[in-house]
Amino acid sequence: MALSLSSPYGCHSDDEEDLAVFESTAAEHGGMTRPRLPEVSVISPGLETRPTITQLKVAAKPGSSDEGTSERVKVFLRIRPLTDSEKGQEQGCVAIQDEETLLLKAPYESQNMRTAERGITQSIHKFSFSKIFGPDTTQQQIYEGTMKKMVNDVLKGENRLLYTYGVTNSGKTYTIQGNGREAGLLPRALVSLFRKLQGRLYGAMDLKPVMYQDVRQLDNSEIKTEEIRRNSLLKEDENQTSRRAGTTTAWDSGIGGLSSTTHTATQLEETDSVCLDPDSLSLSGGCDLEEGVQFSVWVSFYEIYNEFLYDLLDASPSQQPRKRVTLRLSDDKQGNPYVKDLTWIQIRSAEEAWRILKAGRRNQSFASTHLNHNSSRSHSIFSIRVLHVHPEASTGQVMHISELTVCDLAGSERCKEQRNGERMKEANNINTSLLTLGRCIAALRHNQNNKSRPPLMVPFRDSKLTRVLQGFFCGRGISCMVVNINPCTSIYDETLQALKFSAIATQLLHGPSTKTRVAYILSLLRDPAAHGSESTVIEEEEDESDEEDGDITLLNTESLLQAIDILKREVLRQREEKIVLEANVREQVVSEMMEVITSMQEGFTETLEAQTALIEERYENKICILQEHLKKFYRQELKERDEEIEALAAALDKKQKEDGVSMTTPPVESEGPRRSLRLSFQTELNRLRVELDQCRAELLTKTQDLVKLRMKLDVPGSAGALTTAADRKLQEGQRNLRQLRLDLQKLGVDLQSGERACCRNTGGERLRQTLTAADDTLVKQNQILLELQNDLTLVKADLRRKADTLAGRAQPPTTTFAAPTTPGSCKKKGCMATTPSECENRPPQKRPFFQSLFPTRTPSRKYNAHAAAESSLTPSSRILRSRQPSPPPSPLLTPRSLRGKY
Ligand SMILES: Nc1ncnc2c1ncn2[C@@H]1O[C@H](COP(=O)(O)OP(=O)(O)OP(=O)(O)O)[C@@H](O)[C@H]1O
Repeated sequence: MALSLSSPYGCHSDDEEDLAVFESTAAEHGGMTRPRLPEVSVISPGLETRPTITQLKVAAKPGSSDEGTSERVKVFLRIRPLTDSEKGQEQGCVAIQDEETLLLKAPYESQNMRTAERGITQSIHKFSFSKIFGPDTTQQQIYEGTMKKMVNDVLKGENRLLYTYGVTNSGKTYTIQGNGREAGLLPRALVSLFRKLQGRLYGAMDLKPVMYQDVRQLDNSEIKTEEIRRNSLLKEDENQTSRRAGTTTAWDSGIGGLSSTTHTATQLEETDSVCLDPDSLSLSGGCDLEEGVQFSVWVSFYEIYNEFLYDLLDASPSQQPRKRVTLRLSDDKQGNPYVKDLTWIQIRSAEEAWRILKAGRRNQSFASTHLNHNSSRSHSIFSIRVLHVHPEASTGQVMHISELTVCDLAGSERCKEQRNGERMKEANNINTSLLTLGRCIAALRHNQNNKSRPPLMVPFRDSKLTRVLQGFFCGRGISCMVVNINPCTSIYDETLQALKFSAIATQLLHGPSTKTRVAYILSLLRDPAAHGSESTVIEEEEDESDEEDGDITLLNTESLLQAIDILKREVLRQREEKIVLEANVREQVVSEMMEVITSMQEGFTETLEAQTALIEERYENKICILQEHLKKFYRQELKERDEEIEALAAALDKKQKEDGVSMTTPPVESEGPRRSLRLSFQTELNRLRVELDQCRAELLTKTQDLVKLRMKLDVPGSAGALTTAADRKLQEGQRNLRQLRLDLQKLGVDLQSGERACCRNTGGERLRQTLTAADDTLVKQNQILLELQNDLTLVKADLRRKADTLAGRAQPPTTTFAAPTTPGSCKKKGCMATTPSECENRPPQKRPFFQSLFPTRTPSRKYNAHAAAESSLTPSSRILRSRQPSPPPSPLLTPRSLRGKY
């Protein structure tokens, strides 16, 4: 699990301007079309205009246009000399061009060179810094270039932060603490501070800094406790110094009860022996302190180890390892973060401060890594709080608090190079917190450069380190960074990444200072009406900040309350403005979204239509192909059938011919019953055919009669309405007649087929089937005939009624009393004298023509009772019966039973 150091700021890849700050490695993809990279990646000032080649700005030059209203964060570079063991490993990969410009040349074995050879990145990089301190720089020179001014600022009431950043073993701790006579920045700052405060120290211990930047008045018992704690720490240092023969104290890391803290006597010996003699430190220069003010100095020392906070001054040391108490981070009422229950010790001299620091260092987490046998595995934070006290007040009034914080960050390194699990975990946590620091800086820079755009959220809360330092990045004070590098070629890639990280920090502007805020409040008080109407007020006031260089604590309560009121109103106004703005933005977003949705909908519709057309076309083609295939198939099939039929027909002809020949020959004895059966069928069929012809002839006659009758009944004009129903009935009758005719034809066909069946000498089963079909047809016909008969009866009744109506119309009124006519005359003319009931009860003697269709159904025919019984049988049944050797024994014999015999 190798966590690379390469992208501590990588989370803001969407920020275009941020990208400009880094090397353009991400943007330079592609193969043949990839533009040729410049040979050198220049990392230099260039916020105002986008450079043609990738540039990384490390610091604004003094006196540049940026300096003025807001100052850039200062980033210094310190290159440490190579140790004896490292000699010869430099290969000139780090070259100082001038005191602000550094040139890095990738050594042959580095990863950077490999990527450069593939054309992805450059092998030479140029960085600019506020100031570069080379390997020969003394601690004094670096102090004067970095920390000296900060000490003065703190005494003037400002807050300052100095932190070191770099790869492990690059000289961060050395820069801050130093060794031997080469005291680091912190001891020098302490010495300088107390030298400036000579005669101005507030000796009492009754005022103690608490929380974020508050002060608490201590009572006597608390003062006593504070005294004891302070003395014990100082005494502990004395004891440790006397025991410094090489013994070490192991402290539990708090994680899993295992000790991860290793104290190396050598290291402490070196730092212990830092010379704090003011003269030897050659600290010169005074500071104009506020008149009548005394200063109380307090220090705290804690570390962030594996994302846990440990108080390094919370010590009642013992020889036994014990579990360390973790500290919590809290927010005060204003939301400012502070370390809860952190130990603050009042100090009265640089010597005391140094001893406290040493005592704290013994609790710090060190370990031996492959690069540094005494590597800091935690971020250590040493804070000096200066209380500006007004001693004239009876209990002492704190007018102001200022702070100098020095943070020695743990060294970044490649996790994969850690062979120990605990070291790996430490490295991971170190890298994560440094990564968060990089993201915070990048977000801050983005927000500063894109004021018109919605601000990015700065992820201060993502790590403990960024949370405790948050105030220095948000206007509570000014921060400065010292980047330490080791010119050794073996860690070139890590060094390059560390320098890239520092490049983004230099793009930062300092947050608005407290002075600006005071000026702003004063402006509110001076002209409250003007405020809020114009958004430029703040900017104007910022310009005038020099004139308004005052302290907010000087204002009286009334003025402050008034300012608060104005600010509240301003907050409300701005909130309303924001709401309106939000509403507008939402509206715009919605309308744009609607447009997008509509265009998407249209697009989808078009796509759908196109797809539908495509699918239809495809399926049509498929259908055509299928049709073609089917046609081909059926054509082939029909052809085969035709051939088959032809073959059968030929075979049939041949057979018939043979049969014809055989018929001329005398019948064979064995064929006797079959031949007689065929003959009886033939006879019956002939008879049926004759009957059929008769039926047809009669049907024709009746149809003609019907037509005539209809013509007679056809009355003009108003009588037409009366005959409509009769017409309809007649039409129905005709339809039924047509159906009957069809049925008869079908019957004829059936009979023929029956005949053929007989002739072809087919099997009994086939004959039976044909007969069954004929039976069914005849049953149906019977039904149809019955229906027709009924219809005809109704038609007749209608006709009679019509005739009566016509007669009634034709007769004069006097005929009402006319003598009754003969039934025959009535029948012919449709006489009124004959009542409908009479007609129905006594129908005319003319035989209904449908009854004459089938003689078996006509009672007037000369059929006997046997024939009447036979009439209920179907023709096929009759045929079958006729084949019986004797007459049927009973009329109850059904065709089915007869058929069963065959
Ligand atoms: N400017 C310098 N002059 C001489 N020696 C130096 C200088 N800078 C660093 N060293 C030496 O280099 C070694 C490593 O330095 P130091 O422990 O300060 O590194 P570091 O960056 O703090 O490492 P880590 O992050 O692992 O704690 C020490 O032995 C130190 O004395």
